[in-house]
Amino acid sequence: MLSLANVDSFYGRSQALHAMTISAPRGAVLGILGRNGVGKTTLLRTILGLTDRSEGVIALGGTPIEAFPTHERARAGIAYVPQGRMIIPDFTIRENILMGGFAATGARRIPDIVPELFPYLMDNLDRPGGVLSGGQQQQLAIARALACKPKVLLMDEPTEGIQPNIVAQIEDIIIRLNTELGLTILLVEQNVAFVRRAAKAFAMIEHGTAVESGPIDTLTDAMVHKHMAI
Ligand SMILES: Nc1ncnc2c1ncn2[C@@H]1O[C@H](COP(=O)(O)OP(=O)(O)OP(=O)(O)O)[C@@H](O)[C@H]1O
Repeated sequence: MLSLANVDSFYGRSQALHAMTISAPRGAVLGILGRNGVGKTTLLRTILGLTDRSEGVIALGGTPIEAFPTHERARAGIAYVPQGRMIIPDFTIRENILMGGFAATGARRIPDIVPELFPYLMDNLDRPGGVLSGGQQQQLAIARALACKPKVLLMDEPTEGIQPNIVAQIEDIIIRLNTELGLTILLVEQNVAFVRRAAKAFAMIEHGTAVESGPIDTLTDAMVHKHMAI
């Protein structure tokens, strides 16, 4: 469904991805693992065309998209839930959500799934995004991504910095997005236990390349220790 073949990616002259080759099957969660600074965020940004330059093939449903500008990649069905959530604090919850759809498709409607998944957001549409807790802002970032009507969600550390008692709710929503809405999800996560629960496949990243990958049941503790221990 979404695949990268031999993708190099650059910030200026600095190369951050080296021959990155990964594949997320349609309707599956692909867990992206690795230490800080190995290129996981850069991988997601490269899929969206947000680094300075990339080479290699990026394909969505068999169609090469690497020549598309970012807004066309969004229109083709790729949405982003960035690290740190990037909510606009002075915009209302409604405006933050609609911004996602407007950017991708011009839609000015809150998607039907949002009230079901995020009743709190629907009850507080006119409040500013900035008053929300970390967990609620993560919900808002997901709702904003859903407004793009995506086929694929790129999620960068969605449980990072969220109160431990709320993490399970966010995890549950991510699993529902996959199992109930059938979304393909690239999930960058440090929480290996959650990745084991949610993902069908994994890719372990070191130095901007995938050094291990396969079905999730082939992810061993030894791999986790080797590539993720500090
Ligand atoms: N805007 C940028 N300009 C130049 N170099 C960058 C930029 N963003 C990231 N890098 C470099 O690219 C490499 C990969 O960083 P990246 O943020 O993708 O890693 P990461 O695995 O997502 O780490 P983290 O878990 O800390 O977010 C690092 O060496 C980083 O310094």
